[in-house]
Amino acid sequence: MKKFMPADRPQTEEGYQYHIACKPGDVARYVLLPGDPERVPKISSLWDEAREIAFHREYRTHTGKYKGVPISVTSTGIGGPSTAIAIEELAAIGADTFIRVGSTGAIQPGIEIGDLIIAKAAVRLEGTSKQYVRVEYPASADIEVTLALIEAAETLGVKYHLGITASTDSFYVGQARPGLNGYFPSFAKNLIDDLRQAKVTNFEMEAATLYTLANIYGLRAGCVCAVFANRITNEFGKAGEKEAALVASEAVKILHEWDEEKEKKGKKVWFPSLRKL
Ligand SMILES: O=P(O)(O)O[C@H]1O[C@H](CO)[C@@H](O)[C@H]1O
Ligand SMILES: O=c1cc[nH]c(=O)[nH]1
Repeated sequence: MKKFMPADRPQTEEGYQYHIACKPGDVARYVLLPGDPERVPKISSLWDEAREIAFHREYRTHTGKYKGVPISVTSTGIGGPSTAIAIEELAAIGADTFIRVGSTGAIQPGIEIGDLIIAKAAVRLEGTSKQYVRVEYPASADIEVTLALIEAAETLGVKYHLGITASTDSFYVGQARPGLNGYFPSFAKNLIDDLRQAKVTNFEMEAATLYTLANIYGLRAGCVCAVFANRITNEFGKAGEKEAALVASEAVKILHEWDEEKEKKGKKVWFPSLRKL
């Protein structure tokens, strides 16, 4: 049995992290983050090569190459608490760029089942980020990662919307779905309408934690989700998962190119005219 020490950062002598069961060298700097462990092999099957590194609790990790670029995918499980653990432990072993590849429920008109939503920011309706930093702190996506996701979706010809996600701790009442036996408090009744007026596009459960922690730690994060639920028409369908995985993988290839350009030109941030400098 592996021995984990110390109590405030449990890991083995080789650096195996307590929850994700990975050690330094096991993951690439670019890591895709689906919630569902079953999405991990679906994503890595789109790459040139991949191997399973670990599968412990909700955390399943594959590492490989996409178009020659080293890439990993780790499932986060559902919600902020398990997502924060994934980020803490993946960053501790060398990852610095994260793309959530999720599913979501759309609340604006004109967004269809199977469309993608790229989130430029997240409303912090969850609780985990509040255990890290005050509520006024922004859950904003990294601009390079967001731009790379847009570039990837455009290049691949995939339908997407750029929006603001609301990340909740509850799939049912917290996303304005009546609970058991019709439980539906007044604050839930107005939730979708209030968020819609504020141009929020969708609900999911992890982006706010990811973005908040990434900003605090100086990591890069973005998010692309496939629309499974239309909360206006009340339709539900598991479509767009493959497109989201392809867009996220292609975004990693783009980010890798931009990171090389930055390094060559001695710049900290990528910007469109950098190529001409
Ligand atoms: O499909 P994933 O990535 O798990 O994302 C969404 O699906 C789950 C709820 O069904 C939540 O995790 C939500 O954020
Ligand atoms: O409606 C939805 C669909 C997927 N994931 C969510 O969190 N909400």
